[in-house]
Amino acid sequence: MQQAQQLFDQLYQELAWRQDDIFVYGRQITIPRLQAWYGDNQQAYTYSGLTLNALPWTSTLAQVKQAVETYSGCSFNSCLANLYRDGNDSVSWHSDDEAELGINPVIASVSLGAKRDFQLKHKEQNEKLSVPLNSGSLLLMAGETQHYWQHCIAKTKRVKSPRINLTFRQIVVP
Ligand SMILES: O=C(O)CCC(=O)C(=O)O
Ligand SMILES: [Fe+2]
Repeated sequence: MQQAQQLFDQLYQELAWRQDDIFVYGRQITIPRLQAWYGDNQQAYTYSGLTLNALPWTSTLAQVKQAVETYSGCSFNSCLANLYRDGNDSVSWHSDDEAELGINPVIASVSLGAKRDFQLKHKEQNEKLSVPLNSGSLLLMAGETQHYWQHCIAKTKRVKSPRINLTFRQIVVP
């Protein structure tokens, strides 16, 4: 998809990618991907002892946000961007259940670049799903998804090229 490739190139250049460390059980861990946090009003977003202050929307991000809002019928005031440089980069099992996202958050996830598998596992039942996220795809998580399911992007030796993921969110607790 040509438009997706163009978007990938723009965001790769334009976003303020950073390599951060987080603290998990008192241990310092380098996050295995690059990230950037954008949103309205310099909102702060905290997880695992790391606080990111939102940067103002770039014009490209603002355009994607508009398209995602039109498509989903939901509005978003922030976006966590992830850059997986290759198959070595990953995000481990988690739910997007931070208090600032509210009870049943809608999270809109745009994927660009390398195809990666988005895995889901139920917290109580022995149920697992794998959704291939192609370049240009939009995945919506809504309702009680975060209560019952965890998700991850596992490391893989097969992927040698980068992927950008944009997760649009609505921060409700300041
Ligand atoms: O890269 C993805 O598709 C998932 C990212 C994610 O789960 C997150 O940023 O919370
Ligand atoms: Fe997530």
